Amino acid sequence: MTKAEHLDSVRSWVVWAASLGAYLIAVTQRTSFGVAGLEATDRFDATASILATFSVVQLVVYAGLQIPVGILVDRWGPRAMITGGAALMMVGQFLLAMADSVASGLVGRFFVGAGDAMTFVSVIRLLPIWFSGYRIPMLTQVTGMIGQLGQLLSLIPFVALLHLWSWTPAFLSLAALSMVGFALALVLVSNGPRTDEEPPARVKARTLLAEAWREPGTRLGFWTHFTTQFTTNVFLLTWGYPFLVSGQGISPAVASGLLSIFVVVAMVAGPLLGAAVARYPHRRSAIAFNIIGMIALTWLVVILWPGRAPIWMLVILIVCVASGGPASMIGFDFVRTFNPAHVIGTATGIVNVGGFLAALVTVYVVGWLLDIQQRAAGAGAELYSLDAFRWALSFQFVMMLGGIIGMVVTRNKARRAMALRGEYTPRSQRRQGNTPGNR
Ligand SMILES: NCCCC[C@H](N)C(=O)NCC(=O)O
Repeated sequence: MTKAEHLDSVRSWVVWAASLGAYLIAVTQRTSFGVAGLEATDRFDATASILATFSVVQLVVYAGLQIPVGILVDRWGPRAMITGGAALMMVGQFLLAMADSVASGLVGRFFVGAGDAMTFVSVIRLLPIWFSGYRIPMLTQVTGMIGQLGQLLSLIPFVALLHLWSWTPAFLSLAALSMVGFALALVLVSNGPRTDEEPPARVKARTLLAEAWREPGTRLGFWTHFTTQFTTNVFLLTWGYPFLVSGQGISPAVASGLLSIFVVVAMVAGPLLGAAVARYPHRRSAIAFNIIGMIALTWLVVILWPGRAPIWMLVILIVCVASGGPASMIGFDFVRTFNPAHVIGTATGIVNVGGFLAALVTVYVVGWLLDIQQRAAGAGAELYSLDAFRWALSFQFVMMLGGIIGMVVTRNKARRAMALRGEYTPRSQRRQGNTPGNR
C-alpha cells in the first residue's frame, strides 16, 4: 500500500512546527501565574490559600475540559481548537492584567485554563493526520518535551518584564504572545485533506464519548497516563519542595537544583522512550510498567530509609519520578493505535484527564494527611516533619496500585479484543515465529 502524499511532507513539518509553537506559548501562559506569586500576593492582598485557589481553579478547569475539548476536536478539527484556545488565553491574560480583585483575577485565570486545555489534545491529534505511524511515537515525545520549555519563557523573560515594567504591562505582553499563537495556528495549521473516515457532521457527543470509552485501548491509555504522570505532578506542583527542604533538611538552593533535574530527565528520557516505543510497539505497556516499578521502588526506599536519605538516593528518586512525565505520553500512543481516526480527539482528551485527576486527588489527600497528623500530635507539633511526610506520601502507593490494576485489567481486555480480530495471539498459544505479539 502506498502512503498518502501529504504524510511526512514539508507541509506536515510546517503544521507541526506551528502547532508546537502554539503549545509552547500555551505552557508559558499556564506557568506564568506561578512565577508571579509574590506580585500577586501584593496586588490582590491575598493569603497563601487564596493564592493556591488560583492554581486549583486553573487545574480543575484544565482537567474538567479535557473530554469536552476532545469531542470538539473530533467535531471541529484541531485548527479551530488551537486558534480558539489562543484567543481564550489572550482574553484571560488581558483580564488578569487589568484585574484588581481576587474575583476578577480568578475569571482571568479561568479563561487561561480553558484556552490551555484546548491546545495539547489538538496538537497531538494533528500528528496521525500529518505523519506516518512510525514517526509518531518520537514526535509525540518531542512535542511534550519542547512544549514544556514554555516554562522557561515564564521563568526568564516574563519574570524580567514583571520586575522591569510591573504587573499590567507584563501580563499584557503575555496576551500579545497569545496573539502570536493565534496567528501561527490560523495561518499555518491545517486539519489535513478530508478522509473517508470522517464522521457525519452532527454525530452526538455522547456517541463519540461512548465509542472512545468502549475501546479498551483508550482505557489502557487513561490508566497508563494516570499511573505514570501523577507522581511527577505531585512532586513538581506541590509536595516535592517542602518534602526536600523541611522533611529531608536540604537547603532551598540545593532543593531548587534537584528540581531542575526534572527538565534534564525530560530532555533525555523523552527521545529515548520515543525511539523505544517506535521500535518495540508491542512492548509499550511493559515499558510503562517498568518505569512505574522504578518510581514505586525508589519512593519505598526513601520512605523507609532510617532518618534522612542521602542526597544520591534523592537524586535517584527524582530521576525515576521525572521519567514518569515522558512515560505518560505512551498513553496517547495507545489511543492512536487502538481507535478509529474520528474518535482520536475524544480518546486523547479522556487519556489526558488521567494523570491530572490522580495528581489533584493525591495533592489534596497528602495535605490532609499532613494536617491530621499535626492535629493528632498536639499543639506546637511540626506540620512538615519527616515522619509525617513518610505516612502522607505513602498514599501515592494506593494510587499507584489502583492505576496498575486499571492497566492490567484494560490491557487484558484490549488483548482479548485484538485476539478476536486476529491481531494478537496469547503467549500460551504462540508458536515460534510469525504470530502477532503483545501490546
Ligand atoms: N516531557 C514531559 C511531557 C509531559 C506531558 C504530559 N504527559 C501531558 O500530558 N501534558 C499535557 C499538557 O497539556 O501539557
